[in-house]
Amino acid sequence: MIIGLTGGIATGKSTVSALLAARGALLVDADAIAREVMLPGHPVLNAVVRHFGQEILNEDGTLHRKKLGAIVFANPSERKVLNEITHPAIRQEIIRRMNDYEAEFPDKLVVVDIPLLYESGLNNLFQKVMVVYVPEEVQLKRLMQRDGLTPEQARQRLDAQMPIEEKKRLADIVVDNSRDVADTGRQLDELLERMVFS
Ligand SMILES: CC(C)(COP(=O)(O)OP(=O)(O)OC[C@H]1O[C@@H](n2cnc3c(N)ncnc32)[C@H](O)[C@@H]1O)[C@@H](O)C(=O)NCCC(=O)NCCS
Ligand SMILES: Nc1ncnc2c1ncn2[C@@H]1O[C@H](COP(=O)(O)OP(=O)(O)OP(=O)(O)O)[C@@H](O)[C@H]1O
Repeated sequence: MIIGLTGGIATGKSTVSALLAARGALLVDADAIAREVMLPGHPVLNAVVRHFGQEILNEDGTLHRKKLGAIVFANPSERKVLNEITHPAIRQEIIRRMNDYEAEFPDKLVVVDIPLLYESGLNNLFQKVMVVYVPEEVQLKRLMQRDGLTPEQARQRLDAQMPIEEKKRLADIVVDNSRDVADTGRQLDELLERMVFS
């Protein structure tokens, strides 16, 4: 059993992933893979530096994430270039890890957390996709709070993704994370009981 997990930025994918892991699921985390390919020495980071220049690096050669974020979230064509450089390697590693888990643990639920699952057309990899939903005003509030962003910066990041209402419409399973975490946990318990993932 493999499901895709997505949502908008800061709607609670990591929170739901942790709740599912606590209930026995195995996780593949696309954001973690995206960070791995940006480590010093990785060919993907080298290609990113060739395009964006040395100024997106810290002195120790690590990626200055804030600087690159400021460029790509303000500029759709630069974001497209970054996606074209990074996404093939991220996609390949996601598929490798989910296939490995499935082969090694055929009875376990494997949850693959991909923020840009629909935007990148990766929904075809999964029989079922779960969307973690909160209304947009809650999403903006949590995003500004967590990352210390201004309303304008938070709005830019939201505008770089498919609207959460559209993802909700496309979803096979919707988890509403707008109340407290305990409430979200109860929704997951109910879904697991009804075996909706299989
Ligand atoms: C631009 C970068 C350096 C900014 O780093 P930062 O630490 O500020 O953010 P972080 O990586 O934690 O991402 C936070 C969230 O932003 C959103 N996001 C990130 N990259 C993108 C993108 N290219 N397009 C739209 N949304 C994005 C996702 O919802 C993600 O969960 C980083 O996000 C990056 O390397 N992005 C390219 C790879 C990518 O697309 N990752 C997301 C999907 S796997
Ligand atoms: N049910 C909830 N009630 C209140 N706050 C919450 C709830 N769920 C998550 N949060 C908070 O909202 C913020 C976003 O949650 P989380 O980091 O899980 O989102 P995400 O979708 O994984 O984000 P990203 O797209 O950036 O990876 C965090 O600060 C988290 O602590």
